[in-house]
Amino acid sequence: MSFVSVRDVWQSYGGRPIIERVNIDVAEGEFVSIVGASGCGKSTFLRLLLADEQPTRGSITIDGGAPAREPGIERGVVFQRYSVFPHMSVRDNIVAGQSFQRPLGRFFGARLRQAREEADATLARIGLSHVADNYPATLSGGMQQRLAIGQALTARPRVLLLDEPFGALDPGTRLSMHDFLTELRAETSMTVFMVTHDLEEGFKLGDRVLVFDKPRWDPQDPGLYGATITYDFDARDRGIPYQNILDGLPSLGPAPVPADATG
Ligand SMILES: Nc1ncnc2c1ncn2[C@@H]1O[C@H](COP(=O)(O)OP(=O)(O)OP(=O)(O)O)[C@@H](O)[C@H]1O
Repeated sequence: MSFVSVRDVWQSYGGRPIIERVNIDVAEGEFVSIVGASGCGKSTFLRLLLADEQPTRGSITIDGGAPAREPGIERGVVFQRYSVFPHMSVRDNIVAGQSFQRPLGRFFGARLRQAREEADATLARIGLSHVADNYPATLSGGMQQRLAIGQALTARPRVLLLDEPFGALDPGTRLSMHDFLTELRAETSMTVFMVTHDLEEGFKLGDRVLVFDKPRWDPQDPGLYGATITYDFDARDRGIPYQNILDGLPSLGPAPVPADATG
């Protein structure tokens, strides 16, 4: 049963197509990883899913509703760089996440106290209770990213959009964030779309791995055609070993080390 339906979606800027003919059905609770060469339109696709911009053509619907005209609380988003509010304490960042659900966006009095208590429960769950009164700048990168994810989850989105959420983290922190995200997933029925440059990460966390690429290519005019979904891999139980995919699609692998950088 399709929960997120993407129908013949195109997006162009200045008359140039960035993505074209994107069609996909995603079931509720699925975790979809998105990989592809740099600049092929992955973040653009996430912005369309967020309804932060409208497609040039086609439609995106969630749970059979009308296409959204702007971002709403049913869609949460986390970017690579920490998207928390620097002037608010860690606790108040979570309170702000809760207030996204309210038309006036602010809590007062008894409701504010209750929101802070709920925020403390969230902080305990994401392991940040001990820094509740600190400002985000005093936190490590991993902690800031946990806060950003905690904040996004507080509004209980039905769809969570992650744009390279762990891209700025060191390898050890990245692994602990994988465990964190896996635990959170086990607790909710959220549908997740995650853009990553790390194919192994995509296969480890995703139920599916979508590859964006340009099926049509004009060497005289590389911007003439847009990218689309060229592969849709089943990644449950890590699916096909990702190394086989890397062999077939070397452009998705790590950038080669220049010859003069090895000596
Ligand atoms: N608002 C915009 N106006 C004009 N061009 C844009 C806009 N947003 C994105 N682009 C262009 O669209 C193309 C795709 O950008 P996008 O950020 O979606 O790619 P990406 O696959 O996420 O890249 P990366 O992997 O490097 O983050 C780029 O050439 C970018 O310059």
